[in-house]
Amino acid sequence: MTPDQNPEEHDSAALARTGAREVEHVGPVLDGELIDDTLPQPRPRTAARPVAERQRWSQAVSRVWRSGPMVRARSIAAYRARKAPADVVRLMWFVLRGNGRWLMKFWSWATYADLRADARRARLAGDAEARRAAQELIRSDATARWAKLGIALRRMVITVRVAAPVAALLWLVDSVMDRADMWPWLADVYTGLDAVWSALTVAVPLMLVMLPVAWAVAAAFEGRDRTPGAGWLVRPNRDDADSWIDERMISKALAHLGITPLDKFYRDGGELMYTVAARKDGDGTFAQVRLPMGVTADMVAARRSKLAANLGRASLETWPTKGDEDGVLDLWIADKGVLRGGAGAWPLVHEGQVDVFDGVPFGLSQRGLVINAPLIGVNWLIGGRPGQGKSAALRTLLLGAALDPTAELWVFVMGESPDFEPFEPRLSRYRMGMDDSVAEAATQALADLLTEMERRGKVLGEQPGRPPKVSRKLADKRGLGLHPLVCGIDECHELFQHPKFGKKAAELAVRLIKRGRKYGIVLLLATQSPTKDSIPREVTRNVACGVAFSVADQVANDGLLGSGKYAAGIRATELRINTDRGTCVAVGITDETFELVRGFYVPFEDGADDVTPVIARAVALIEDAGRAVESSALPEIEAAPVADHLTDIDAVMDGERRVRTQVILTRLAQQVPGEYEGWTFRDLTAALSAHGIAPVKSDGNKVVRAEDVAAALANRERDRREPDRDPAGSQGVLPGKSLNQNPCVDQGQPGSGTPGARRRPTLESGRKRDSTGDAPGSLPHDQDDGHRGRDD
Ligand SMILES: Nc1ncnc2c1ncn2[C@@H]1O[C@H](COP(=O)(O)OP(=O)(O)OP(=O)(O)O)[C@@H](O)[C@H]1O
Repeated sequence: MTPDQNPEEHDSAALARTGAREVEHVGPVLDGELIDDTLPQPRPRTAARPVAERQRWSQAVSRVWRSGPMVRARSIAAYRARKAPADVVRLMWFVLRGNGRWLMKFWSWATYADLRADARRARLAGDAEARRAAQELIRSDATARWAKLGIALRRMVITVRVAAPVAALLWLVDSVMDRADMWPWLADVYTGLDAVWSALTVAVPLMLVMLPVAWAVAAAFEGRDRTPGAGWLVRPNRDDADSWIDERMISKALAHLGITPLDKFYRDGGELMYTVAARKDGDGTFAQVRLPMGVTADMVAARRSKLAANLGRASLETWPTKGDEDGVLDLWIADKGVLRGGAGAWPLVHEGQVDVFDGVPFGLSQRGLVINAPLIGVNWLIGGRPGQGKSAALRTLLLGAALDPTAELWVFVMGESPDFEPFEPRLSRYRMGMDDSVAEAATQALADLLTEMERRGKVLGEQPGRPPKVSRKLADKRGLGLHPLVCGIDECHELFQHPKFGKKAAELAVRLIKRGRKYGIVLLLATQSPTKDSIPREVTRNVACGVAFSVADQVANDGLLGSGKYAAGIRATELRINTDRGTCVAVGITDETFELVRGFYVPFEDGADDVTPVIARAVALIEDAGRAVESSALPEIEAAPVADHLTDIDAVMDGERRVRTQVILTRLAQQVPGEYEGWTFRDLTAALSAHGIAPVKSDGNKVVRAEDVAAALANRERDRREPDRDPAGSQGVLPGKSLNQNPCVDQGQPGSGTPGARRRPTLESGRKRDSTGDAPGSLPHDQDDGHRGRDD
């Protein structure tokens, strides 16, 4: 409205705009609202219900549409539609063959072909009696057949002779008489005849049309393949892109592997025995086959790619593995393409809490089930080629552990990588980098874990009923300090190959992995390089959970998953680099022999960061529980001492030049039973090899030479005194030192350990063999103090 316009003018202008006419109102003024139905009206509320109902219906329909049986039915229907032209040709061939078979049958019947064949066989066999009997049968059969024909003809003639005059008479009466003038019964006869005639006029043309169809169907049935049933209609075919798997297809695939005893078995008409018939198993099909004589599951596993090709699958989708026996093949074949899809979002990414005693969601198994990976009571070794998902997998496990407010987490990254940076607020120890101080901190962490393990052993032993291991109940008793303690080391090969700390770290890790399980202490190791040089053999042998992302060869495969796994068909070598990123082969994480896991991925790259919010939630969980981030470095935790194997071995050699390994083991067990009881030759050689010593043969016995031990002690001492010098290995062999020179082992090290942790007194110092301290091979008594000084 313009300022100079009065309201009345404005109203009439508005009326003119909407096209309404100005009218003068008479009568009562009613209060109401003008509704202009040319303008958009609000939807009536009642419409919401049908929409919701429609949505419900469409959801139900889409659920049914995507259900397993429906998918199978759709797949069959689509497959049959594609095959329709071939099916039509096949049916026509059946019709032709059916007619041919009928002709053959008629010919055999007409010519007594079977009886003639009998007579011929009897003649060839020289059986005159049988021949005569067959010929007699032909003759009598022929006589009977002609007689039957004669009788039938005669009956026909009689029928025609009787029926023809009756028909003629009826026609005559009908043509000369009107129905109304007939006797009622005669009129009824004619009405009945009329009805029969009308039925015939409809039925006969119909039959004339139907007869050829019925003939064709009957002929097709006669000419069908004689294999039972109409299974061919729903039988899978390798050429079909959506094909599923059944026993017939597996047998056919196995028949073309080129395994000689298997080929012979098939040639001799053998049929494979399926101890478990092909059945749907998660996102694939599982079958178990008892292989014939001379064939092992390993032989089939060795031809995996051929088997995959025969089944119309990718190698990665085909998993032939050894069953309970060598002669039993477990075969799992993935549905086409399912492994290409990732596992989806981590179930705990937005909400949820974890009890590490129940495990952590890790990924989807080949069966499409969520794997709750165990953490307590196991250690993990994760490996694979660079960039395939090791750190992401380690992160998932640690994220899970972080969501348990009782868990304490330590992380060491032996390289410059921000992969675990967001974890920092939730970590009790975190070091990342390439420098020596990180390796030292990680080694110290392993030593502290051992200390903690021994303390926990003592605490457990003092509990009523002496529980064998840490349980959730015990872990919840805060005063005991038995909470879960998870230590992750990424790129751990850098630590184990570290020139200065590598040997020590390896030795500590081995001991921890062997004995830490019961005490709620978990070691998670990730590496690019799972060779015997980069990861101690005892580590690969003793970890319970092995995870292999795409690896290059059998050595790496078996290094991560355990020896013999490659031969048994459990192969991460089949995982394609980059294409199968995030997918791994894992052993020990479920009761299955192996799992093909599509790992959950919690993004932390390229600006996407779902890790930080999870850690914020984890910290909030701890605060909500009225706790603080757990730390085993609490002052009240009194550390148990850590054994120094080299010094102990040196001590039990008692100054002898060479001592048999068996004698060393006996002496160690006698003198420090808590540490050495149960030690085997392998433990001893592992402890020695960590210092570059190998037992040698002398008079047919394995012995340890005192000079080797002394050299190793001297070497170690030098390493400690001159931390920046080049590794001993690059400096050649040290000149041998006499034991009398008495190297000051482990003396006066700078303190860097956990408060409260202290070294176990060495054997030598504990035994105080010689008060003067100068007996051959004896060690200074003050070394214990030296260690305490270092660690305190
Ligand atoms: N489970 C997964 N699902 C999908 N993508 C993944 C998954 N795991 C890893 N990736 C992808 O692979 C990339 C590399 O992952 P990650 O850093 O964990 O590999 P890595 O093996 O630790 O590599 P490196 O050896 O170089 O440290 C990630 O940035 C991510 O894009």
